[in-house]
Amino acid sequence: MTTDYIPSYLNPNDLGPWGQYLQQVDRVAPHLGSLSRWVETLKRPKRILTVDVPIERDDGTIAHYEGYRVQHNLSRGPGKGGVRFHQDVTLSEVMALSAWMSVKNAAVNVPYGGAKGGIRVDPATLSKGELQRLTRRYTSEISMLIGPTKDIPAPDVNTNEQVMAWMMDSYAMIEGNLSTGVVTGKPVSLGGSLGRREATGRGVFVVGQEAAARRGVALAGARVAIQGFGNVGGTAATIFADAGAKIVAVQDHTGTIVRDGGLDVAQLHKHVAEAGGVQGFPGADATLDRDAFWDIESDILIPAALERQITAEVAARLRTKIILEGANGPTTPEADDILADKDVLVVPDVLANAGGVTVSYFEWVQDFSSFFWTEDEINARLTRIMQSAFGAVWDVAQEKKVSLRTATFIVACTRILQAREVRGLYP
Ligand SMILES: NC(=O)C1=CN([C@@H]2O[C@H](COP(=O)(O)OP(=O)(O)OC[C@H]3O[C@@H](n4cnc5c(N)ncnc54)[C@H](OP(=O)(O)O)[C@@H]3O)[C@@H](O)[C@H]2O)C=CC1
Ligand SMILES: O=C(O)CCC(=O)C(=O)O
Repeated sequence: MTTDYIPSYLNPNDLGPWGQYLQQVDRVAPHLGSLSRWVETLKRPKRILTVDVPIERDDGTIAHYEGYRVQHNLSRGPGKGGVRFHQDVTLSEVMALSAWMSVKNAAVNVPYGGAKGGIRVDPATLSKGELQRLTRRYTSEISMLIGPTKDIPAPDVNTNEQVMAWMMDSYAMIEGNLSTGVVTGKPVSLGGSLGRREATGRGVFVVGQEAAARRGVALAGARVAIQGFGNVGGTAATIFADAGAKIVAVQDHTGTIVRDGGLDVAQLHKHVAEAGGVQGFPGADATLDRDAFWDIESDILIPAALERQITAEVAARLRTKIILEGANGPTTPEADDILADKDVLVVPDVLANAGGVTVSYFEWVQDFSSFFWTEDEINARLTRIMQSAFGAVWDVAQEKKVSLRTATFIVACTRILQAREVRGLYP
């Protein structure tokens, strides 16, 4: 890595996902022309808040959890990005996720900066009441940073519409007004948007159509393998299957299932709702070892779980044509290079999974105007934005002979740094 700046609060020997992001910035810097004098801005999060989140457990004991909200860059608008509840959340991870939000929001040109939050907790170990108390306490602890024109959280791994409803209500209690625009991804009955739940998976499908057309892959009959069967992976599976693709493999933390002729996705959703995971699905041909997932031959691979799944070792083994990054940060920079050598087309996270924040933007706009669009209107607008963002990135990639990831960073970082430059530095 060529970057000079290592934050004193991270382990210099293992920067984790933040190091992965810094390497991506280093690749874009030579393409930024006169704006490159501002590039250091992208390597320093604007604001980091670490909070202690204490709750009373159901058994009367007090438990403490570590929470974060990071605002990476606010040059183009208020902070925007999800909140993750996961036992492996770290500051490095939340920093990287917040930076990827800055890039993503600029790539699809929604008027936001980048932010992200998280709590280091395994929510499966909490009762519903404990989860609600944790969410409310966390919201209270970060309430000085968030707000409809300051920073707008949304769902991410292990958070959902219910968690957003609790966040909105806690913030409303502190502010003394309704403030629907403080979070997105809310239930539709509380000012949420039609289509938000499916938006990220739908966006993955739209860029998948664009990528497949350019690679000469027909979606009807295409072999699709998906890691993660939550909001993003589960929705993508449904939409790809509806388009005639065969979902030949799905992996979650409970197991890896395969069916050469294509899994019945509707039945799989029912099974996961009842059993809590894909393991034991009766409609599968076989269950594989975790690691064997990466050896399955596919036309399209969709990582839709967590970061750093596609390492150099995995990339060398992969037999696929197109990777659509539903997850944030699933591919390491070393793996990117190997995939480029193998001529695998990688549609990066900061483009491929931007459908979620795009419909979050629609939700925020609808909340401000108290006027709500139909689901067809939402989906049509989402499709237009994703197609147009993909087209712009594709053209830059062709012109500059760079990967789609670097091209997305060029488009997005140019927008961020132009805003930074025109605003100037001094208060
Ligand atoms: N929700 C959104 O709108 C957006 C999400 N993303 C990104 O998409 C990814 C998935 O998020 P989302 O779908 O919302 O999260 P969910 O919590 O809904 O689902 C996560 C899925 O990933 C699986 N998973 C977790 N760890 C592993 C693992 N080690 N191996 C295999 N599978 C695993 C989970 O399995 P299990 O249930 O068995 O633990 C679950 O199926 C994340 O990277 C997130 O940041 C990006 C943009 C927007
Ligand atoms: O919908 C949003 O505001 C953000 C979603 C998110 O966290 C992401 O795109 O990674």
